[in-house]
Amino acid sequence: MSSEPLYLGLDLSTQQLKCLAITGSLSMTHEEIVTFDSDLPQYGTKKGVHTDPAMNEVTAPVAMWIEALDLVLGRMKKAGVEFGRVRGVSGAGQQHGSVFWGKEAEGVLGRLDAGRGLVEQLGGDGGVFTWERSPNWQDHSTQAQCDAFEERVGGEEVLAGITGSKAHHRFTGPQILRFYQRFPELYEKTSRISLVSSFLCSMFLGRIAPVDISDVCGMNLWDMRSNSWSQELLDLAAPDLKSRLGDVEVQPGKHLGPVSGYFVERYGFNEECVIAPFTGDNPSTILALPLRPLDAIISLGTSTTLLMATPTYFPSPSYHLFNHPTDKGLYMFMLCYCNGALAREKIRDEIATSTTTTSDPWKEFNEKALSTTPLGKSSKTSDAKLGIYFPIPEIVPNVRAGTWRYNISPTGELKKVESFDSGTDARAILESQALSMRLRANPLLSTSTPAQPRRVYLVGGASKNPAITKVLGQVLGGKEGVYRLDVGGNACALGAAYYAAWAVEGRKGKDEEGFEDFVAERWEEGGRIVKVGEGYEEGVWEGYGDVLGAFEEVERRIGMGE
Ligand SMILES: Nc1ncnc2c1ncn2[C@@H]1O[C@H](COP(=O)(O)OP(=O)(O)O)[C@@H](O)[C@H]1O
Ligand SMILES: O=C(CO)[C@@H](O)[C@H](O)COP(=O)(O)O
Repeated sequence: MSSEPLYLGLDLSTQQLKCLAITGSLSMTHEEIVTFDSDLPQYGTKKGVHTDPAMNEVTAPVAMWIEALDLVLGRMKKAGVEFGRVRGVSGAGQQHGSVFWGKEAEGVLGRLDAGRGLVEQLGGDGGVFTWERSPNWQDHSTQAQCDAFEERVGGEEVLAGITGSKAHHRFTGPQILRFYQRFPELYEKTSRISLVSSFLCSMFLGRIAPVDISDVCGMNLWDMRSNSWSQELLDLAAPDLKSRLGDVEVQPGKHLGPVSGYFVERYGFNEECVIAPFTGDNPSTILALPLRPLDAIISLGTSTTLLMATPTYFPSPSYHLFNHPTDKGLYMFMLCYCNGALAREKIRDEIATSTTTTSDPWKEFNEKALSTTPLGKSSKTSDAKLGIYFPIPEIVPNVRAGTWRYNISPTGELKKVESFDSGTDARAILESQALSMRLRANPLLSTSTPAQPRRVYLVGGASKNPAITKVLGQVLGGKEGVYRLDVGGNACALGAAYYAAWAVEGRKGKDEEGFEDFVAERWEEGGRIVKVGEGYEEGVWEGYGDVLGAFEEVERRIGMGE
């Protein structure tokens, strides 16, 4: 039996809770997944959430996440993970969501009975939450609150300068303001508020964990310039909010404390196992790869995000800047789309003609998308077909739900059309998602000539899809090509496990190693990433560049209500 130390990484994302174990040499040994809809059907979620379209509201039940934690650890144990070897745990949570703890929560967390499940002791009637729901990042119910945030400081540019982002519906500050306005009596009873990441960390710690230095940037409450709470924005959101939010852990990799006795007794964790900070799922994803300047990660989870690391703080209302989770001199650049996976699935199902069930539900969609001429090839000679598909209201740009199809003539005139053939729909949804990323990442990419990423790395559920891979490479380019993380594990949970390993092994004694050096020493490309596309295709990339202006104009018209 091996005594080699293990590190756990968790990812509490929209549809699943994932947990994996790695060794100190960063090799994965186990992975288990709990899928909320199918494994915990009693909560009645669809794709991990409850939706109230009339209110534009999207929430998730907190008790479901708690039950999922015991379930995933039980599965790890059954699969043979020796928790006694685990020296460090870190994790990640879907960003922006908040959890509202009542006054008795801290006490209950500190004396959990290992003979009973977590949900029995924390959730349900008589549980420790003042609100049993967590607002989800897909929620769009806070327009009035977003307006209040921007008005308070003098507009979206100013707010982006202070917090790294303009006001967004899903950001925790506007969400807390709405919670306070709707349920003032529940707010009064709330003693602490966690993010999803610090909530999950609290479970392992047995007390309420501090918020992480990167994930805190998804709240519209953190002043990036002084790296402290913005008192003005806290005061706007709700009374006495600072004490409810608690501390922010500004020291990356800090040992927050030993694992709670519950996990020692119930699962056999080592008493000395260290809990490191848990961050947001996007910041955690950038830890799964040794990112170089001009590398872009596209995370194809439920949301679609484009992530890059940059040393420069150059805020804009068009994108997000977050503190880097481990490197004090760096920022994470992010674009986040909510019409990602679910919008692609919707078009896939709408264009399906085949009634036979295949093992690959994407087969027909992919064949159609790949056999249709790229818009970037046709734009000079015939009408290029541009389609925008937002089954739910979008974040980037902030517009209502709808579908829009246009023909763009070679001279750039736009003509709205009612329908496309199914192959064009399949290709157009992938192209418009990629064009939007190209347009908005341009300020970062244009520091190189031509304005392309060095490498495009794909991670997340859809990263194995060849049509998505192909189109992203054609539109965005990628001087060294398009790669997929190929370690079998989920990138976000993997980034968290690397963080745990670094927090324990890389930060021993006086000679503390930076996270990047720690990973680079142990990380070899072979067997970890696989090249899945060439990226830049001469002529095609330029063709997509030619329609960027028309794409921007279409977005402007949609924003005006067309
Ligand atoms: N072969 C595929 N092609 C396209 N999309 C896929 C494929 N396999 C999975 N997906 C998408 O991946 C999504 C889930 O990705 P995942 O990274 O697990 O999400 P999350 O972390 O948000 O729970 C699903 O909604 C599904 O649409
Ligand atoms: O809102 C954002 C980022 O701002 C989303 O990216 C969430 O963090 C959810 O992520 P997934 O469940 O899709 O991974």
